[in-house]
Amino acid sequence: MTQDPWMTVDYYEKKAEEEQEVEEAPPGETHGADAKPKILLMGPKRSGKSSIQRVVFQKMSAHETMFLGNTQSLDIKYVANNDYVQFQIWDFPGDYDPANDKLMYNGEMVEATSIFTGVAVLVLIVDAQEDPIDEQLGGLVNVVKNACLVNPKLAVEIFIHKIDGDLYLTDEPKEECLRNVQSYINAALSWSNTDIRLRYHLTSIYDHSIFDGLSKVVQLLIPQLPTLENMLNALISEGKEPYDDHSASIFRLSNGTVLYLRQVGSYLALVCLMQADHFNDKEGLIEYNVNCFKETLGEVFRPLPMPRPRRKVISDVVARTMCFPCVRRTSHGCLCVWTMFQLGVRSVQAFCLVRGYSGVAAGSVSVVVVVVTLIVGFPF
Ligand SMILES: Nc1nc2c(ncn2[C@@H]2O[C@H](COP(=O)(O)OP(=O)(O)OP(=O)(O)O)[C@@H](O)[C@H]2O)c(=O)[nH]1
Repeated sequence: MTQDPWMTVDYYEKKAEEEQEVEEAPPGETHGADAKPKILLMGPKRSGKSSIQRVVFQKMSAHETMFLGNTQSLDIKYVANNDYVQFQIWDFPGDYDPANDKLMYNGEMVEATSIFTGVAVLVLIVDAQEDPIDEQLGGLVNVVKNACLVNPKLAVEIFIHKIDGDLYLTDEPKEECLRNVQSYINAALSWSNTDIRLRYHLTSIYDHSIFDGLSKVVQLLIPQLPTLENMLNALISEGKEPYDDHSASIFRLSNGTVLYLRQVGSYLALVCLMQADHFNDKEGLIEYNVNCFKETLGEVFRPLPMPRPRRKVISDVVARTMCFPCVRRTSHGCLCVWTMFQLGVRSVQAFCLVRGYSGVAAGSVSVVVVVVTLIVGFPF
């Protein structure tokens, strides 16, 4: 029996709905004074706008996006994962042109001017796998011009998207693509006196780059961000180390147990699960036991001194060392150079100037050097 391909599409779309963490935006709350800040996703058809939204905010796997259909009308979703950062994502139909196209949402007409007002970031998606890439950019530049007429303070982020696959295996083609897009858009916008905030990101849903890019976009919607950064910097600069030997975390779980985490090394934590009765009022005892554990742990991992039998050292050195004496006659006498190779590792040279050349002198110094090497061991 052959499988109906539309069944597959339905299956994935239904699954995506089930996994949805974001909410459908309620009608009437999408714009206006109290509306949440907006992320506007615009770009050519099939450039990946809906995929980005689904992968980042709805936990859809990148491969499942292959079954997404075309976006026919405006799709608005609310993202409210916590009390502090809440925003809406507007996913536009492909090739939407605010100057000429009509846009509907929930049966109501959306005025083109209302799209760009308020706190908003315009994210333009460029399909990096579409050749030639320039053909998409004319339309995007027009969108930027229209948007900036309505809201000259609008932040514009360009996602050079689908920067993956055989075309972009190395950094060189990625950088070349970025340069082409940048030079085209900068040249096309050079007429404008407005202070457009343009940033470029290379993104793909098949790696972390799309999360990096959208995270930078979301940060633009948080006016408190500089204050938060200052607070965090102040917290860290209070002490040299954010954690010390006494750092611990205690979680009282609802099943009557306590989860106790304690630092025992730079990258190592001791995690204990204990009955709350055993934990209460016994912090001194627990502290003592943890310290004993830490000390013993140190003992267990302390490197043991290596026993080195002298005979073994000597035979090793002999096996690995080759000594090449080389004699040069100079005006002051005779320069003897002993080059000792520790095979495959390093070489060391010993120099000795012997007054008045004498084969016996050179030979005896040579013997001394070899004997010293054997007794003391090779110096490296
Ligand atoms: N290789 C690759 N393909 C992607 C990437 N992102 C999206 N795609 C694919 O691009 C195709 C179109 O994705 P959509 O998200 O439907 O594109 P769209 O821009 O919303 O399309 P319209 O609704 O027609 O405007 C799908 O087959 C996705 O799997 C990406 O980063 N890399």
